[in-house]
Amino acid sequence: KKQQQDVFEERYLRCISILGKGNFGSVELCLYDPWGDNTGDLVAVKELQSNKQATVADFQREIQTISSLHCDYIVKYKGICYSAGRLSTKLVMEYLPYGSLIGYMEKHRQNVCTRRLLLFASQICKGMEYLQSMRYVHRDLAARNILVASDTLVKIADFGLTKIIPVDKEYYRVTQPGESPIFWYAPESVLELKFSHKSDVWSFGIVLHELFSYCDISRNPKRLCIQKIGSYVQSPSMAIHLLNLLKDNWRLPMPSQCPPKVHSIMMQCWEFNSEDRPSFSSLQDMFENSLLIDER
Ligand SMILES: C[C@H](Nc1nc(-c2c[nH]c3ncc(Cl)cc23)ncc1F)C(=O)NCC(F)(F)F
Repeated sequence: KKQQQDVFEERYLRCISILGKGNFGSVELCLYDPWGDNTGDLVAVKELQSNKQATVADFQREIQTISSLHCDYIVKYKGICYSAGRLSTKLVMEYLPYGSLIGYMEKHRQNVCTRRLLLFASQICKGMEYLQSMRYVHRDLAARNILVASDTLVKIADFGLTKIIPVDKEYYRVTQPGESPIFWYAPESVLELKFSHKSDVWSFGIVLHELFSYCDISRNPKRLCIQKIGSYVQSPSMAIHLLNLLKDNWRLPMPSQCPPKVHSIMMQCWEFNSEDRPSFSSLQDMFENSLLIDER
């Protein structure tokens, strides 16, 4: 049953700009202004891009997922809007004015210190710990899917690929790869399309690398992997090349000015065997242990 405050009336929803295009939906910045005097709230509204391969069912699942999450480190669900004309539902979320982590880092890179990077990392870790407690696997954890709420708060967003781990299993196996961001994927996800909390931990290690590279486009995971593999390689065999590199223990190079202890955390997240990777709760302890912050 939808609680009353969940439903937004389309006639009061005024589109201001397009924020971006996600896995299979676009997100618009809207003003929800029932009084018609511009005293309303800014909201982020996601709607299904009909031409994409994802189905209405996927979008319904995304709405179901995000509306069940209540955590300071996860973008807040506000409600839904039934757009009568287009027979499709829109997802209404809180609008975070600082935008995505990538854009924020491009703009504020100069005055983001190591302590703040570690604060952001521990917040993402707390959000992932909560997600795991709900038996959700995000499957698309990447800096592009982290939003900045303020100079001292980031939140996980985009639950379009999120799945629930069945009670009797430790992992979720997807049937078709889709447009998979393989450079953020754990080996078992690339090879067997298996996703678990431990494959999210691998992706968290990649996000750590992005954070400590200040989301520098010239050193982003995809570019560094393709540089290593060779840009002549086309996509299906790209996955095989990447897998062989990982088997030979190649990993993303340590970002410059990255504290050695942070690099060691990344390497733990990138253990080839999923059971050798730390859990989000033990990662949380590593970040809480403030010694890590000051030692360079
Ligand atoms: C497709 C949408 N893309 C973008 N969204 C925003 C944005 C700013 N402020 C926002 N506040 C709430 C939301 Cl849901 C998005 C934004 N900015 C740039 C984008 F390209 C998106 O959802 N991206 C995933 C994630 F949200 F994690 F960044």
